[in-house]
Amino acid sequence: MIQQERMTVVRQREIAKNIFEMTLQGQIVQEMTPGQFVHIRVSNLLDPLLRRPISIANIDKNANEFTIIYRAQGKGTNVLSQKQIGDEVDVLGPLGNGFPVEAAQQGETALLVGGGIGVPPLYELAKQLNARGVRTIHVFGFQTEEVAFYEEEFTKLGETHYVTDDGSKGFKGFVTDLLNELKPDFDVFYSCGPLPMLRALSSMYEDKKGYISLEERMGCGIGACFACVCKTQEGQEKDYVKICSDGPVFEKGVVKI
Ligand SMILES: Cc1cc2nc3c(=O)[nH]c(=O)nc-3n(C[C@H](O)[C@H](O)[C@H](O)COP(=O)(O)OP(=O)(O)OC[C@H]3O[C@@H](n4cnc5c(N)ncnc54)[C@H](O)[C@@H]3O)c2cc1C
Ligand code: FES
Repeated sequence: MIQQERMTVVRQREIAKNIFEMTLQGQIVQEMTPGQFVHIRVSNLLDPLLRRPISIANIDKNANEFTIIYRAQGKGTNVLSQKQIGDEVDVLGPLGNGFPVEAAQQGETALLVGGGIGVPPLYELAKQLNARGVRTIHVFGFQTEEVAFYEEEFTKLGETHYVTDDGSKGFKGFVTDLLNELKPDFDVFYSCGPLPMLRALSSMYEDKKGYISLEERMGCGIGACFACVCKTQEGQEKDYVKICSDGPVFEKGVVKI
C-alpha cells in the first residue's frame, strides 16, 4: 500500500563525484520490493515543490531502513544532498511495479545491465536473486571512473564488469560493445538506464525473456496526472501505459522506446 511518511536520515555520504548514498528509516520499508521507487519531497518550503522520483537501491527490513543512490544534479537533488543525519524527509511510497524476481528460477542465470544512475535499483534485485539461488552477471556502464560506484558490493554477489565511455575504468565503449564480446550465457535479463541502451538490449536479446525499467520524467508518481504516459507497441492490451503506476518496470517489447 502506498503511504506517506516522514522518514529519518540515518546515513548520507558521497560515494562518487556528485553521487550520494542516503539511508532512511521508517515503516514504509516493510512494503518495498526491488525496482520500485519513492517520491521524495526534498524541502518543507514551497520551492522546490515537486517531489523527485528515486529508485530503491537497498532494503533492510530488519532495521526498517532503505537506501537510495542519487546524482545531485538539479535543485531538488542538491537540497537532498545537504540533509544531515537525524533530519526528516517526506517520502511517498513504495511506488510502481518492480522487477519480477520470480522470473528467474533457482539454478538459472540472470544478466543485469545498468547505465549510470540506472544502476541503483539493480543492487537490491541482485541481492534477492542471489538469495533465491540465481547466479547474477552484472554489466554496468558509466561516463567515467569518477562517477562509477558499488563495484565492491556487486562483485560480492557475482561476476561484475564495468564499462566507461572514455575507458577510465574497465572496458572502453558501451555496455552493448562489451556484451558482444562477452557473449554471456543467461536465462533472463533485467535492465535500467538510458533509453538507447534499453532499446539496443531489447533488440540484441529479442529471443530472451527480459525486463526494463524506465526512468522518465514524472509528476504525481501515483497515476493521476498523465505526465508519464508512454505509447505501447502494437498488439498490446492497452495503447498507452503510465510509467509511474503500470511500470516503471515492463517486460521487454511492451512499451515503444
Ligand atoms: C522511476 C524513477 C526512478 C529514478 N531513480 C533514480 C535514482 O535511483 N537515482 C537518481 O539519481 N535519479 C533517479 N531518477 C531520476 C531523478 O528522478 C531525476 O534525476 C531528478 O528528479 C532530477 O531532479 P533534480 O532536482 O536534480 O533536477 P531539477 O532539474 O531541479 O528537476 C526539475 C524537475 O524535472 C524532473 N526531472 C528532471 N530530470 C528528470 C529525470 N531524468 N527523470 C525524472 N524526472 C526528472 C524532476 O522530478 C523535477 O520535477 C529516477 C527517475 C524515475 C522516474
Ligand atoms: S507521474 Fe502522474 S500519472 Fe505518472
